Amino acid sequence: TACSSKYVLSQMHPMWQGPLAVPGGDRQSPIDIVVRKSVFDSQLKPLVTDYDPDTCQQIWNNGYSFLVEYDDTTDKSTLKGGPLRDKFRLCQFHFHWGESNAWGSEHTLDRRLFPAELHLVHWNSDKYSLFEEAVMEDNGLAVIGVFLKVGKRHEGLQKLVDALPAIRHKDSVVEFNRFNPACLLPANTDDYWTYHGSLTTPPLTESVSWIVMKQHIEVSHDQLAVFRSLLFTSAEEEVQKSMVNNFRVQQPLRGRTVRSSFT
Ligand SMILES: CC[C@H](C)CCC(=O)Nc1ccc(S(N)(=O)=O)cc1
Ligand SMILES: [Zn+2]
Repeated sequence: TACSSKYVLSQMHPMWQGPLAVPGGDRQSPIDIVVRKSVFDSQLKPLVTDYDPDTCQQIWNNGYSFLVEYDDTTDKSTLKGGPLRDKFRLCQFHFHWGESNAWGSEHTLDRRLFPAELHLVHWNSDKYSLFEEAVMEDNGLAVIGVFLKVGKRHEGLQKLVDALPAIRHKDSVVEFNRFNPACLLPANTDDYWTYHGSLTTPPLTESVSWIVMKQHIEVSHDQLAVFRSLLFTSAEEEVQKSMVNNFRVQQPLRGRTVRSSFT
């Protein structure tokens, strides 16, 4: 699919911090969301997601995270509403996590770190015809961020967890069908923060309307442990490196306002 292109990696940064500063980058992500400084905006609407599980295609290890990819050649799995004026097409979702439950998320809430964070990546199909086009445009993308906490087992996630051993190494792919990512959203999707930011890995393009959910989801310790059993390295490489700590550090706010959909 259009969004299946690999992350553009600069060889200089094996670590997943990516370049600390992007030349002229004044809307980089992730950020720390200072809750009391967010501004309530009554114009913000509830999110409207309409995901078709039949558009789920494959799950693969891209050497940074694992991606579940959707067929984004038609408007079958879409996101609209929230802060968005246009309709956005789901192209993939992935996660970021730590080597321990003490950290792993990319965004933070008043400096609070979560063990992991889910990103559902969408592109503006009203304005563009390809993900690759949208990724270079102001507000070409919309990414929903959901914090994960360790607690009870997430039944919907288990199907995904069971597929991970088959994609342990970088560049491994397996067919993955009939997964509805709506099951990974929290019960309440009306309460969120939103701000203009960027991709959190290279090419770090400043084309993202971020929508960060206030309510987290819970996954079990064992489910998160399977994420950590993935490898950054391909089967050929001698030294195997565990896929952990694949998050970028928080970036300067640079005067941006974070709006909230709730008081
Ligand atoms: C021209 C295509 C270009 C290589 C981009 C490929 C891609 O999809 N990158 C991507 C997507 C989402 C995030 S995040 N972590 O949600 O901000 C980070 C990077
Ligand atoms: Zn991400």
